[in-house]
Amino acid sequence: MTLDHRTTAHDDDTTPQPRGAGSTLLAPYDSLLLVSFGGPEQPDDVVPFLENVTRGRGIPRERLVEVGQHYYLFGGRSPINDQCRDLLAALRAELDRRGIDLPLHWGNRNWDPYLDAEVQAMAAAGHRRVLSVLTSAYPSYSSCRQYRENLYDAVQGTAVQVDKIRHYSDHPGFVTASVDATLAALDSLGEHGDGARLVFVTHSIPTAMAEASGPAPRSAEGGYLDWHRAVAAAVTRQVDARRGREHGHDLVFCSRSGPPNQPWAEPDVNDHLTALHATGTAAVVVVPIGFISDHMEVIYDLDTEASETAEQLGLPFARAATAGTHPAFVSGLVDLMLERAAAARGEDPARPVVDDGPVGWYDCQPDCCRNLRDPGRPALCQVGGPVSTPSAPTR
Ligand SMILES: CC1=C(CCC(=O)O)c2cc3nc(cc4[nH]c(cc5[nH]c(cc1n2)c(C)c5CCC(=O)O)c(CCC(=O)O)c4C)C(CCC(=O)O)=C3C
Ligand SMILES: [Fe+2]
Repeated sequence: MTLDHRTTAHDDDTTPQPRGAGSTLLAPYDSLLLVSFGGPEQPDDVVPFLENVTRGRGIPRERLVEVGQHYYLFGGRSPINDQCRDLLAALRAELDRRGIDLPLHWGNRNWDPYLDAEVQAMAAAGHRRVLSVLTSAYPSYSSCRQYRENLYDAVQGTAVQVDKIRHYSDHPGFVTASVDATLAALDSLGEHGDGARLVFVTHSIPTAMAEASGPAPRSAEGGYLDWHRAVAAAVTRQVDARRGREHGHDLVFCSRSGPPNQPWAEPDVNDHLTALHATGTAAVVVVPIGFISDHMEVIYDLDTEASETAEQLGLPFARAATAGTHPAFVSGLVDLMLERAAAARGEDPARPVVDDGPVGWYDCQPDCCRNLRDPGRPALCQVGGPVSTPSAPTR
């Protein structure tokens, strides 16, 4: 899917540069690609979508039936594709505002428009140097390497080269969006806001995957959790400063799947709300920092399930918005594109992060976010090129 820049309006409050004036800003790239997860758009899509997601991944049948119900509860339609369309339109407007007229494409891992078809179409249109943005901000196999493997598969038989922007969860744009959303959610709690605890939530992943995430040397918990803890602390610090008080905070998890005997990152958000209530917490703001928009995990696991848990407990609850198309997030993504392009030209651009947090890398180390099932599977955006992962899995 391509968005034509000529169909998108400019912002009113800024002076657009003349067409083409900024076109060289993203050199050497000739095109942009948003890479996302995909989701069903009607009831008949649900089962084939789930089959795409879970092929060869050992998810129990009962879990699939249960997750299918989450989708049917929302008419068999995930919000994720519409959110990608909104993000594409917002990115197009911001690129236009800066005079950048590179074509912007979109491809998904698990549903139409599929990544493979989109990359083939880009190759046919003559694109060779593609800069990609993943709709996932953090390092881990599921949130980074798996997409890079999909990109490797997608470029086969073409001359297309793909780079990506660095991981962006602690970029000022993403953090500003989370801070604004958290402040608004606290305000929505009225008198309960001051006593509210900030409960940051992300997608649970198997602990073995978490521990293998990020480049070596790794902390015991691994880069996926480290990066989330850095974002949670940074958002809390800014929220506290703005409100002139200290809100306690935690990092918890949603959307566990996999067999029960396989350890996944814990605690679960519902268990955690129960524990907080038992120890006297007066109210909670749930902040889904693990997702850039309101995916099914957000509207089901948080807005439906966790909010019901809170209601049963009598615990005042508000859910902070995801970054979505927050202007700071959108312009931050364009800044990250400009930064990546400068680096590709051999320049040494500034790489801003909040609070001295971890700085993302452009090309992953071969052993970063290892594929524990198929360690030899090639991936793009990797130091040394698309080569096999050398080290065998440790478990
Ligand atoms: C880290 C992470 C992200 C965040 C990074 C990113 O955004 O990529 C993410 C995103 C998403 N996950 C999604 C959906 C699903 N994920 C599943 C299964 C799994 N996710 C995992 C991890 C992640 N997933 C893992 C380790 C599994 C187990 C199977 C496996 O090892 O691969 C399953 C199978 C059923 C189930 O068990 O839930 C479904 C349906 C959707 C679409 C939502 C919508 O439709 O709005 C989105 C954005
Ligand atoms: Fe998932």
